[in-house]
Amino acid sequence: MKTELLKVRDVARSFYGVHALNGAGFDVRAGSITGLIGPNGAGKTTMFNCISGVIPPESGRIEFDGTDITGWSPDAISRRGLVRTFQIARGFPKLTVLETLLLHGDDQPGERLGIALLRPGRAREREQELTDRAHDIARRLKLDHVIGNLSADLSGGQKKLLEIGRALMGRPKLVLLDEPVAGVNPSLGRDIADRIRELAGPDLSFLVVEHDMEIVAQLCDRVIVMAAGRHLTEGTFDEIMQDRTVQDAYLGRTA
Ligand SMILES: Nc1ncnc2c1ncn2[C@@H]1O[C@H](COP(=O)(O)OP(=O)(O)OP(=O)(O)O)[C@@H](O)[C@H]1O
Repeated sequence: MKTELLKVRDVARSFYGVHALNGAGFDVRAGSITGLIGPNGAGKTTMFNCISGVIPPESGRIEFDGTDITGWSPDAISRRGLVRTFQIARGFPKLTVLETLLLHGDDQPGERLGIALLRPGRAREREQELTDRAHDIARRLKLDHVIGNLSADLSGGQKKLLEIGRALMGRPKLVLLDEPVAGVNPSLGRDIADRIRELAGPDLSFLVVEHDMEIVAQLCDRVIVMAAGRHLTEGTFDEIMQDRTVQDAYLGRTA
């Protein structure tokens, strides 16, 4: 059975008269790795910003896991199980890989301090759970051998994986990946794509904005194409590559 984890309907958002999103909508199925592609300026980043709560849409509806999350704050959305990574991995403070992961393990800001003051025994259990989760995520991302290293000293590809690791610490159901292989060499890009494929499963889905079409082909079960702020078409990678409207959109020709 195909169940929709994310439903985006008629979302609109403009900036100073430019219609970045102009009634865009699509579904993301639970258990999938779905690509979101389109030429420059199609509205992909704005769509990620609207879904993750960074920018509220002017109109339309975004439903995640059966709940209307339209206009919710990024914190509220991530607590519900929808998180995002950023294209340019945000600066890592002077922390090790393990510490960086642990920093993103709290469900609520201040949660650990509250538990530590009220229930010290529970606080130790919680620390252990988080540490176990961080080690598990590091192992799955093949970062376990550098878990004690400073995050700032990691290679470009390892930093990209750590950015995904940070997102996973909150036990999300859906991760929005913003150009997960941008800036790394093709072989490392394929490795990162392999890691993402290994992570995906019935309880963890991905929506991926990526310009590298080889990676989209390797990674995505299904691909949604946006152009001029709207949903243009969708299908398997092979289907959309043969679609004339997609070729026209990339060449800047309007249908
Ligand atoms: N904060 C903003 N202020 C003004 N215009 C914006 C802003 N954000 C996006 N836009 C405009 O909205 C349109 C869609 O931009 P968006 O970044 O969402 O597209 P994109 O598909 O992610 O493009 P790219 O692939 O180049 O990253 C573009 O015309 C862009 O210039």
